[in-house]
Amino acid sequence: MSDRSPSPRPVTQAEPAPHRSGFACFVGRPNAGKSTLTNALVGTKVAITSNRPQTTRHTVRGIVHRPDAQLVLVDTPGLHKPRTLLGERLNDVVRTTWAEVDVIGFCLPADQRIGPGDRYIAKELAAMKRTPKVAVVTKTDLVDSRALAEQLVSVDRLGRELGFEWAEIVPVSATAGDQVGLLADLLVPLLPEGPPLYPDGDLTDEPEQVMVAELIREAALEGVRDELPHSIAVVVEEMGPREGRPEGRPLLDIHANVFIERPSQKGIVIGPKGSRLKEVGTKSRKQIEALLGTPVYLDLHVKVAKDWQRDPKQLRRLGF
Ligand SMILES: Nc1nc2c(ncn2[C@@H]2O[C@H](COP(=O)(O)OP(=O)(O)OP(=O)(O)O)[C@@H](O)[C@H]2O)c(=O)[nH]1
Repeated sequence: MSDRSPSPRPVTQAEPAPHRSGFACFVGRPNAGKSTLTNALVGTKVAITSNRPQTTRHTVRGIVHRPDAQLVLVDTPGLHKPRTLLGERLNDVVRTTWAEVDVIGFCLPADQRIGPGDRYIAKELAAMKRTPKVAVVTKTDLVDSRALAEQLVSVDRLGRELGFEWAEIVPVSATAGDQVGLLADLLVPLLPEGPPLYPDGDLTDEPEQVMVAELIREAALEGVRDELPHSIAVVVEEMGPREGRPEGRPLLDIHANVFIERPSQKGIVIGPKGSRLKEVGTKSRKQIEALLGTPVYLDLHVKVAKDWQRDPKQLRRLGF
């Protein structure tokens, strides 16, 4: 696989393959199977599966540890036609991530024709001249071998049309576990030589705080998505075990702020006499408890961060 240049010194005994480590990201249109594939590669569920943009704004999704390599899977938000500063910022994040990873896996479902959404992403990928691109044809369990063969040919053609060649084209089924190991075997040689980047056993470095914030945001958006599509950001200000609890009965204190853009949105989030906010608290607390496996005391505050989507300083403060 690898095209290492010949060693200048005589090799007297078989040297072990060098350890490799590096970053990969999976891209593709919504529902292409990126999260499921990440989970299958990492072997444990680490990603919160959801279509909402904020859930995919954060970086490390999972780490594949092998004796010969460490593959760090990072995440990017989807590419969108930008309408706000936040949208532009997200697209910049995508391009920067693509430029920084060692290999990009482009996921295309086997059961769907290549469409304009795929072409849009592929065109952007074509501009990343130096990064190797692996086409991953996902969900192969949904099609017969003839349809799969046709899809592989179309994917190959797509690359040629855009003036590049895929480093590999790999069919996989993440749910059936088909060829997932092979995909890892093909990605590893595309990584640079180097020691592990993360300690053994780390599955994700996505801070628990970020996951907690995401759960709260999901709950806060429920039912009011149309009124507040992208206007909510959640920041966990403090999180830690309550002191002085009796042995065996821990309690985790979490203080979080729900940021909205305009004072008029406050009522929507809080609800009559605080009823909605209370529901949001109860609902997300249950999910956080399930995620972290410990009882939680959740303290939520709603704050206005005026026009945070358009203000670079606020965006930075809110973690974008
Ligand atoms: N049959 C089958 N279904 C799959 C496979 N991989 C993913 N799916 C399903 O396809 C749907 C989308 O999968 P995700 O992994 O959430 O896709 P995604 O690309 O991360 O989606 P976004 O988060 O919207 O970008 C889910 O219902 C999965 O269960 C597969 O190998 N076979």
